[in-house]
Amino acid sequence: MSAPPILDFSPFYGNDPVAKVHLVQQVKDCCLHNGFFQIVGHQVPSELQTKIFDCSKAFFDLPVEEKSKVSKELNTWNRGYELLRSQMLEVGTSPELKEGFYIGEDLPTTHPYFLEKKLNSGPNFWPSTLSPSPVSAEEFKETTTSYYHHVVSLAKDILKVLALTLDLDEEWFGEFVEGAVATMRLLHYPPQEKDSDEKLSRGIGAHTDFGAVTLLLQEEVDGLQVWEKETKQWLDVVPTKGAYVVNLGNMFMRWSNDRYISNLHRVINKSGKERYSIPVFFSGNPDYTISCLPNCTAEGQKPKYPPITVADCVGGSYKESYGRAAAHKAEQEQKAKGVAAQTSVPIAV
Ligand SMILES: O=C(O)CCC(=O)C(=O)O
Ligand SMILES: [Fe+2]
Repeated sequence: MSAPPILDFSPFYGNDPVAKVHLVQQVKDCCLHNGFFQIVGHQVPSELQTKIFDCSKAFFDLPVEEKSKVSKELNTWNRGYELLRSQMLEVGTSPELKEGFYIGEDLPTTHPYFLEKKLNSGPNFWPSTLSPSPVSAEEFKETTTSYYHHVVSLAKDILKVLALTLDLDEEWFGEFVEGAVATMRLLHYPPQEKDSDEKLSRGIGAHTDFGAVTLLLQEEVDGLQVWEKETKQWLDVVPTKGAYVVNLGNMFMRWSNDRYISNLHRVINKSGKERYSIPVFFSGNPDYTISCLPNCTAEGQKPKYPPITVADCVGGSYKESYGRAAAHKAEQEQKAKGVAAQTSVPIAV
């Protein structure tokens, strides 16, 4: 297989049962293979996709002092601006050459998810100006919010198709998607230096995603690569205008008893151009308990994993990743003092 196949999702919205069965089979094959596929024929308006990239560029073009006014360091629920080189997902590489802006469902501080600190829920942080760009602060907020809701809705449709791939009722994930938490990141990857070390330079290091499904929109500049374990190669995911790259996260893999795959991917921007992308991570209802999905164990076999809430499963992955990042930092500090370094392990977002 080459890079994730591009599937036409429109039969999901149409009246042709044969075409829909074909789509379900294609999605199933991808889930079993490496958990990645791309879709066109969805219902996210292309003008909205264009508009959100205009907003994203307008924001990242701001001086760093302006962007830092909405820094995610100013809140504890992961909203707002993340500086260049803040993350390092692949131990043994350099801090990542990307900056981001986090948006989620705009929940008030009185909401139970906020009060109970569920999966970084809470109010969004908005820039007060995008001047000198023609995008107004209000337009930025409206466009990103509208886009977020369209993609969350598409994620729910994809979950309906995933239910069908497992021979379940289309509505099987209904309770799981009700009151779902999802996080969107506007991402900007500046080009890496021409002479930078291939082994060290990353836009985003090799990782797997944490939640149920991720829906990623890339602009025209490439750089995303997906791991192909059979051939031990990184495959380029060449951007297709308007297409979503969809991948399953670690929680879905666990939920399916490892039948479906959450696969490694990374970004290296060797294009010499600015790269923009927008992933939306769909986690689900934090209070929902996932226990091995039907049709995911062999006859007479027990599930590999005990039931767990979405909040504990996705939240646990976050804690683990921060723990490893902290451990790595400590290791670097030790190394600076002359102590030998440990081996490298890819970790997840
Ligand atoms: O920017 C991309 O193409 C990939 C981003 C990604 O993998 C992530 O944010 O988890
Ligand atoms: Fe990812």
